[in-house]
Order: sequence, then structure tokens, then C-alpha cells
Amino acid sequence: MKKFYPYFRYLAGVRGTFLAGVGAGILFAVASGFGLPLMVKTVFPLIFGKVNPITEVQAELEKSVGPERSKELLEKAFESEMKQLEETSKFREYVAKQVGEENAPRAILIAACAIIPLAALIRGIAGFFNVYWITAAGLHVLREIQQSVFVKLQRLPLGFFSGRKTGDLISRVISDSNMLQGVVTTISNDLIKQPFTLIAALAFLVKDSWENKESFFLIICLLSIPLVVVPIRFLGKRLMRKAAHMQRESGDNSGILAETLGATREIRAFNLEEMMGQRFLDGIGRWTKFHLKVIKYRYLTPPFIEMVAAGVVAFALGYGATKGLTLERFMGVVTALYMCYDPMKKLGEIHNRMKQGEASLDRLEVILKAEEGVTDPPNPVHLGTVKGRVSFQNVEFSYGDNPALHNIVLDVPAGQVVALVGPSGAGKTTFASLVPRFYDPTSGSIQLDGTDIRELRLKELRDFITIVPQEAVLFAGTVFENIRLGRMDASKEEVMEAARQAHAHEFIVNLPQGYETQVGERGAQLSGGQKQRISIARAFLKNAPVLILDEATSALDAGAEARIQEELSSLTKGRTTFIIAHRFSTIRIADRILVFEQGRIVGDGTFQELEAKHDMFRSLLEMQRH
Ligand SMILES: Nc1ncnc2c1ncn2[C@@H]1O[C@H](COP(=O)(O)OP(=O)(O)OP(=O)(O)O)[C@@H](O)[C@H]1O
Repeated sequence: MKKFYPYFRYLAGVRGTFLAGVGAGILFAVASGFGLPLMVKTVFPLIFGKVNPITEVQAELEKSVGPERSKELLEKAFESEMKQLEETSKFREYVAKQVGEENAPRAILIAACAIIPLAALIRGIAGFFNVYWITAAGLHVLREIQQSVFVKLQRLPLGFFSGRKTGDLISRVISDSNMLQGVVTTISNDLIKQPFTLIAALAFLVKDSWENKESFFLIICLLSIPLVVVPIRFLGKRLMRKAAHMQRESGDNSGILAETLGATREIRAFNLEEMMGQRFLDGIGRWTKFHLKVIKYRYLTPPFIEMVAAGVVAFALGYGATKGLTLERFMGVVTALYMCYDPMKKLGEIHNRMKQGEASLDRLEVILKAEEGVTDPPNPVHLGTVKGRVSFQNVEFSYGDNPALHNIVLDVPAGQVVALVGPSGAGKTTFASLVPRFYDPTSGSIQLDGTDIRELRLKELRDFITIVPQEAVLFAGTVFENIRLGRMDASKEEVMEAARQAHAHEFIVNLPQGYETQVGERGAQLSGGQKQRISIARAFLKNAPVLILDEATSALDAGAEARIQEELSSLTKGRTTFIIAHRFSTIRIADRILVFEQGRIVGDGTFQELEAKHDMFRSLLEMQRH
């Protein structure tokens, strides 16, 4: 339960609804725990007054000892029953006066019977509003949690994602928050009503004990509570462990599914269908196993509590019979006892559901409590515009314990086009990732126009930088919307102009709905070259002073590639550009080339300079040419 406390602050936005729900819950509880036993105790004598054993005993006594003495004796033995009997008689007299002696029994019967649906109505309405309002408040809290998780996911450092499966993260956001939603709804249903019903029923038993100067029922009820609580706690702990396993398996299965859906071609090409199918089947098997364990621990509690309750009622029955209890009192007490155990049973279920919810909350908190790493500075510097000079000063960087860059010292004047070359794993991508602060250097600093980039707001810094990734990333929506992502306030003309610059306009207007054509998820309905052009148009539209270009390794046909190269080189004009270069042609258009090897810059110069004196560069060129 403690785990949920920090999230109660989200209730602030729905305080009124929550309090109304609590109020309705208390009304329901009092109507159930106190009202029902009281009703049973008072309505039954009205209906079955004639067969009431006290009235029979009274008649017998009156015959033998006379009315005065009989009243005295009965009052001593059945103090509360006599009072009630008196009230009942007064009520009868009153009704007789109103409707006449003849009609009185019928009127009383109708009145008494009417109390039952009336009480049910009050209880029902209060119960409904309790569930409705508390659920509304609970769902509000859940929405806030989901929103925080989503916002947090967008702020987390890239390192957080590289160690995790996307499917598992999706499962945390969707399945675990759905689980929490289920918990919130169940808890809303019972969390307020049940404890108060228990208290109200106990209050009835206290009142009964007080009036009858005998606390047997209250004591056995109180004594049996630990019998119920201990197993609830024991089973709850196990349940939480199994629920955590179950959710983990669910995350793994989502991982397998996401992987399979993301690699449909490769799976077919390598005939991996059977292997992936088996993996998924094994995953579902494990999930089913843990799910069954969760069900076992969750549903073991209610029968156990019912057994205890039935034992206590049987005990009460035996005791009542030996002590000559009146039927009304006995019925009242048994109803109150039932009203004690039913909430305990439900509270047991709540406890179990909460444990299950805690397991899901734990999984969500892995995201919510993860360190953000790259954050905005407390007092950001505002630059407005920049020319685009980029400097690295003694920059070191490691992925955890894995060093990736060593002592990078570099000054790139505004507008220079720099190609990054080197063998695979040399650190080119890492180097380029530090400029938009996807990661911060482990030591040293990077400056933009002389200002440490960590002093700028992330949003401002990233507004100065355009990234054209290896593979164009398109989002579901129209072609127009996809280009406009470069600058959300761009006009239609500006979007079209950017498309012209990227030589995309021609093919776009030939699409079925032109700029309004839906690109499909991840641009599935466009060719690789078309997607790249849209991505380049987006970069033209953004028009940022710094450009990071990750050259595509997957080759298009020679003609398309040459044209895309053309557009890319026009995109680099006037911008400080870092190209992660894979092609000879690109390396040629660069003003300057940096040669990377094992996280160090081992060569820095123009194409001609490096070709003349840098062995490694020459061997890289050789590899390119063949
Ligand atoms: N997210 C990551 N977590 C841990 N290590 C990483 C991560 N990304 C890269 N590395 C490691 O850092 C080193 C540099 O990788 P980087 O991707 O920067 O090389 P690269 O020169 O761009 O390679 P390529 O040309 O193959 O893309 C490599 O040893 C790589 O294994």
C-alpha cells in the first residue's frame, strides 16, 4: 500500500469527486453494516410479531404470575427485547389509530415490507455513486501516471533504451498500466465501503453487547480476525512475486512480438518462422504458468475466510441455542457477523489485487524513477541565433564501462563540411551523437559558437541542429505533415519549396492524393528513395545551421543514389556539416576529413592531404574503390 502513497498527490485534481465517492461509500457502509442488522432485528418482529417467543412467554407468565410481575420478570431477562417490544406495540397502536384496528396488521405488514426495498435502494444508490466517483478519481490518477511515464520515456537518455527491449517497454506502458487500471477499479469498488461496513457491523455488535450486557459475539468476532488476516498477508506476498514474474513474461512476449513484426522480411528470408513461433509459444507457456499461480494465490483467500466465518456463525448458533436467544436478536447478530466477514473477505481480495498492482507499479517505476541523465540546465543561456562553429575540448566518452571516445580536441569553423571516416566501431556515430546531446561527454566539453552546449536548453540546442538519419523515418500521416515536422509553423508554400529543393515535389504531386497522400506506418507505402527525399525536404525546411548526416549504407540504384547525393550536397551548403561517410563520392565533397580509429581521431585534413600521407585513409579508400 505504501508504494501507492506518492501517487495520491494526483488526487488533488479530483478532490471533490473523490470526497463525494468516499461520502457515498460511508453511507453504503453504514446502511450495510449497521442498517441491515438493525432492520432485520426491527422489521421481523413487526411482520412476525405474533409468533415472537417473547410474546408467547409473556402470555404464559401473565397467566401464572399476573401482568405486573410478568412485566417485571421479562424486563429483567430481556431488557432490550422488551424495549423493542414496547416500541413495536406503540407503533401498532399508532397505526391502529390511523387506519383502524381492522386494517392495522395489513398496514404494518406493508410498511414493514416497504422498508426492505427502501433500505436496498439507499444502499444501492450510495453503492453506485461510491464506485462511480471513486473509479473516476482512480482513473484520473492512472491517466496522470501513464502521462508521466510517456513524458519520462521521451526524456530518458538513449542509453536507457539500448539495454532494453522495445516490446517490454511497450508492455510496461500498456499492459502494466492496464493492470493498474484493473486494480484501481477493484480497489475503488471496495476500499472505502468494506472497512466502513466492517466498522459499522462491529458497532452493531458493540451496541448489542452493551444492551444485552453480554459480549460473546463481539469477542468471538474480534478473536477470529487474526485467523483471517495472517493467511491474507502470507498469500499476498507470494501473489506479488508471482504477479511480477507474470508481468515480466508478458513483457518478454511483447518483445518477441515486436521483434517479429519489425523483421518480417528477414524472418522469411532465413526461414526463421518456426524458431520464432517456438520462442513465442515457450513465452506464452511460461506466462500461463505464472498466471495460474497468481490465480491460485488470489482465489485461495476467499474460501479460507468463508470457512472461518461459517465456523464462527456455527459457534454463535450453538451458543445462541443453549442460551435461549430470541430469533430477532439472533438474526440481527448473525447479519452483523456476516457483515463483518464479508468485508474481511473483500479486503483480502483488495490486498491481493494491490499486491498484483504493486508488481506492475514496480515495473512502471523502472521508467518513472530512471535517471534522466541529459537534462536542461537550471539557468539556461539563450543564444537566439548561431553561426554554427562547433568545438570539442578534451572530450572523453564511455558507454558505461565501455570507452568509445578518447581525448577529442577539435575546432570546426561555421559552414565547414566535415566527413567522418574510419572502420566499423571506431566511434563516428558516437562522436556525432554528442553534438545534439543524445549523450553527454564523460569529461571535457563541446561548444557551439563558444557556449558550452550543456548551458543551453535542450530544445534550443536541438533547434540549431538537423539530423538526416541513415534510414528515413516517417510517421503515420500525410506527406505534407511528414515534411512539416521539420518546422511545425511552416506554411504550405514553404513546405512545397523545401520539397522542390529536395527534388521530392515531382514525385509527390504524382502520388494519388499529392501532398495529402497517407504514407502508412513508418512510410510503408513509399519507396526507399522517396522516403529519403521526404526526409531531406524536412531537413531543408528546418534550415538549421548545423547538419548531421548519417549516410545510408543500403545502396539505392546508381541513378537514384547520384541524385540523392546531389540534393544532400546542396543541403550542406552554408551549414556546419558532419557526415558519417560511407562513400567515396561523399568524402570527396567534404572540406575536411576526420579519420577515426578505436575512439581517437588519427587523421585530420583535406582529401588530398590525407591521400598523400595517411596510410589508413588510403587503405579505407582502397576498400571503397573495390
Ligand atoms: N549504445 C551503446 N552501448 C554500448 N556501447 C556502444 C553503444 N553504441 C556504440 N557502442 C560501442 O561504442 C563503440 C563506437 O561505436 P560507434 O557506433 O560510435 O562506431 P561507428 O564508427 O559509428 O561504427 P559504424 O561505422 O559501424 O556505425 C563501439 O565499440 C560500439 O560497440
